[in-house]
Amino acid sequence: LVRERRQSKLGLRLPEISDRRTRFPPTAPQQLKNTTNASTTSVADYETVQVLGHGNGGTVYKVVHKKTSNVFALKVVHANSDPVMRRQIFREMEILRRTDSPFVVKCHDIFEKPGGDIAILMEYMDVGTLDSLSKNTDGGIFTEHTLANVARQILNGLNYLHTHKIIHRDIKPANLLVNKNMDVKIADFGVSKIMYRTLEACNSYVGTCAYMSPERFDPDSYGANYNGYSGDIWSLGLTMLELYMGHFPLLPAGQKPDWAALMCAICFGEAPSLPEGVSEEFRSFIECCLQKDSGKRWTASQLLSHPFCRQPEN
Ligand SMILES: Nc1ncnc2c1ncn2[C@@H]1O[C@H](COP(=O)(O)OP(=O)(O)OP(=O)(O)O)[C@@H](O)[C@H]1O
Repeated sequence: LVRERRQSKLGLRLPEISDRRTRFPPTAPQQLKNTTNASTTSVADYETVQVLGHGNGGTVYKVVHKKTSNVFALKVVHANSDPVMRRQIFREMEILRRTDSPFVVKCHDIFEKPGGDIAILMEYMDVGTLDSLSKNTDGGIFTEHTLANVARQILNGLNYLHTHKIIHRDIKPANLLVNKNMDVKIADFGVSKIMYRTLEACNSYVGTCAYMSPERFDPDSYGANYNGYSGDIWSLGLTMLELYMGHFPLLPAGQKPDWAALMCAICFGEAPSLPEGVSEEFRSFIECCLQKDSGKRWTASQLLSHPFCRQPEN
């Protein structure tokens, strides 16, 4: 089950996952009350418009605030059904409550129900994820110029998170939300970690294994003093490459990403070859992100000064 979860969002979902996934009828949010702040709002103040998507532990709805007609996304998780889900949603709630950045999806409210359901009211990102955008447009919109804008925004988000000692641990196209202005925001903090102590060890084996850095498979060989921040940079590099190439870059297009193939490709494989015609700036940016030795990888703040990110926005 753990392996199946890690391999989700590769476009190769194992069929049983959707069968096991808890589904919430569109009426479910109506039962929830806000128990987290002094306001008297409840989920009953919002009308469900449509289902936006399903995660492993719940469902995300598009909702409209009845009085103001403002649109939001409402993520509802049945948190008492599974201790793992419960831990994930509480971690996500804690991080969303702490963060306030234009590059991280904004949480407006959290509603809890004594029975265990939790609903997180978030800003609505009307285009969806970078993964769905890439698939719906056949990857064609991701020119280097667009990718530089995307990379800059994700790096600003990562720089914010890392400065606040938060490691995301699951950066991938399916966890990056987009709106019609091409604003890109980091979402889904279910496996993220807050580093309370500077030298705290970081459990390396969480998140989606396809986007995991070499040191997360093998900390001894690739990451002395592994602390996790640089793992997010590896995942960003792979995400950029995937958007540019239109398929997961470490395996031939169409190859089933089983764990052994991924581990070999990530730890022992050559760096993926970029197509002819790629600019030196983009090639160098990818190299700075995909250094196998985590100590040689650039930080988010360094990458923001990389020539690839410093090209003019328009
Ligand atoms: N704020 C939002 N605005 C618009 N759509 C959203 C928003 N948040 C989530 N979605 C949509 O809902 C889907 C499910 O999101 P959710 O965070 O529950 O799960 P996930 O990231 O897909 O999976 P998991 O949490 O299991 O890793 C997303 O893939 C996205 O399409």
